[in-house]
Amino acid sequence: MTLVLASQSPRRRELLLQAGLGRADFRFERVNPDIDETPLADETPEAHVERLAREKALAGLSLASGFEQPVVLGSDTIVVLDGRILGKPRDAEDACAMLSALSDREHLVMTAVAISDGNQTRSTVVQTKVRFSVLSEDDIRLYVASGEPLDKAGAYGIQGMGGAFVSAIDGSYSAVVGLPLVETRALLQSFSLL
Ligand SMILES: Cc1cn([C@H]2C[C@H](O)[C@@H](COP(=O)(O)OP(=O)(O)OP(=O)(O)O)O2)c(=O)[nH]c1=O
Repeated sequence: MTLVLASQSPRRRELLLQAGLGRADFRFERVNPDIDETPLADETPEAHVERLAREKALAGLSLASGFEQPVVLGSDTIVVLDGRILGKPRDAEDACAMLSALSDREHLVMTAVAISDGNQTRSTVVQTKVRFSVLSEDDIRLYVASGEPLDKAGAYGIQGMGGAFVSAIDGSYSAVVGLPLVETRALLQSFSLL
């Protein structure tokens, strides 16, 4: 079997390697970047993030036919504030609006991980509570100018400068960064990949 990571996120790759979850025949493949990440009508945030992780795993499977017995992992992360999904910001202005909404509030980070071997797809959603300190307009402007928020759900990275805005976290740190390691390990074990 070959484990294929269907992700363009360097963070997911690093998290897998850091946790020693790869094997000697571990390969990386890129998922089809054309996946439409628009929520469906009436879709809950939890159902949305799980659907996207499963779609990424299945899109990755179609790219992985060159590998021996591919098993593909896809993942998706969203920030949820008052039931509203905050994905990756469209631009700097959108990033500023997201950060100002998150200031002095608690939000949920939902990360789904899905693994598929073509016969079955198994997935799970991990929810983590994150509390932000008060951010001034200057804090937000300088942070957005650093570029760090632009490719991240909710417009921040807890593993980077954004970590200085987080006053409390209740749940999985690795899930906030993009891949819940305990749950990923359990899914890999269920496919006999560990
Ligand atoms: C909240 C938060 C998100 N993020 C990142 C994780 C995800 O990479 C990103 C959310 O976008 P995703 O669409 O989940 O992932 P991606 O487009 O980066 O990668 P791929 O679909 O190819 O796997 O936000 C952080 O790095 N730190 C954080 O604190």
